[in-house]
Amino acid sequence: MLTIAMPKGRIFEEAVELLRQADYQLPPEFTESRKLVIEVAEEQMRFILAKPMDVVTYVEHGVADLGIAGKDVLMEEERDVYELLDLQISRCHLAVAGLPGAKMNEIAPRVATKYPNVASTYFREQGEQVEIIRLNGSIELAPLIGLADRIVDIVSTGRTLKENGLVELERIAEVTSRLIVNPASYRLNGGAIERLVDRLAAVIPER
Ligand SMILES: Nc1ncnc2c1ncn2[C@@H]1O[C@H](COP(=O)(O)OP(=O)(O)OP(=O)(O)O)[C@@H](O)[C@H]1O
Ligand SMILES: O=P(O)(O)OC[C@H]1O[C@H](OP(=O)(O)OP(=O)(O)O)[C@H](O)[C@@H]1O
Repeated sequence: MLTIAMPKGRIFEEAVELLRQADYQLPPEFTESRKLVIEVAEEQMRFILAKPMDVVTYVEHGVADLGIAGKDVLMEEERDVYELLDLQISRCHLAVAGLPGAKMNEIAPRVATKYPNVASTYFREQGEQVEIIRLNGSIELAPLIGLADRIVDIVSTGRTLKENGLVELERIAEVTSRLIVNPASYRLNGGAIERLVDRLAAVIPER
């Protein structure tokens, strides 16, 4: 039996749809219940429903063989997991944004983000020294109320930036969700995992 860590939240429905397209018979309780562990005996699969940022932790520790995680999370967490497949779902990108025309504070530039590692690597590579302020959400608030000069955050439609009077300044990375695996599980269950990869690969939308 394979254990798969699924991210609750916006990736979940698209991931379930992809599994169903690949002809996995997932019961209605999958999308309707509050259960966090769902076993699908007919498919020899067990799903655990986790916070998106925690999926990599379950997979790295081997309590889940596989998981689905956004590239943003994989870049931020840099855990010991393999990326098997780009599922091409939950497409968005990571970007630097700020108020139009607002310059970085020259003495103490500050960047607010939910992705401190991604942000500090990015600004270091640009040769800019900045203070990173970690927030857990509503990142767009930070420049509006003077907490930070810039933000590093996910942009999808661009609506959140627009409605808050912010502009995208630099694009950092493209983001889609990926199928990840625990390296030891992969060695142990290679056959079953490859079959799952093949079935998913066959239904992944073309870019
Ligand atoms: N606006 C968006 N459009 C498309 N995909 C997004 C968007 N925002 C985030 N994502 C992708 O979906 C993943 C999960 O996002 P989601 O908003 O469900 O959870 P979260 O708010 O990051 O987590 P938490 O529940 O811990 O606050 C992200 O890691 C990213 O890959
Ligand atoms: O470009 P858009 O389509 O507007 O999407 C981008 C927004 O979506 C995410 O926020 P989320 O809805 O997860 O809320 P959060 O602020 O709690 O992270 C992200 O952090 C942006 O704020």
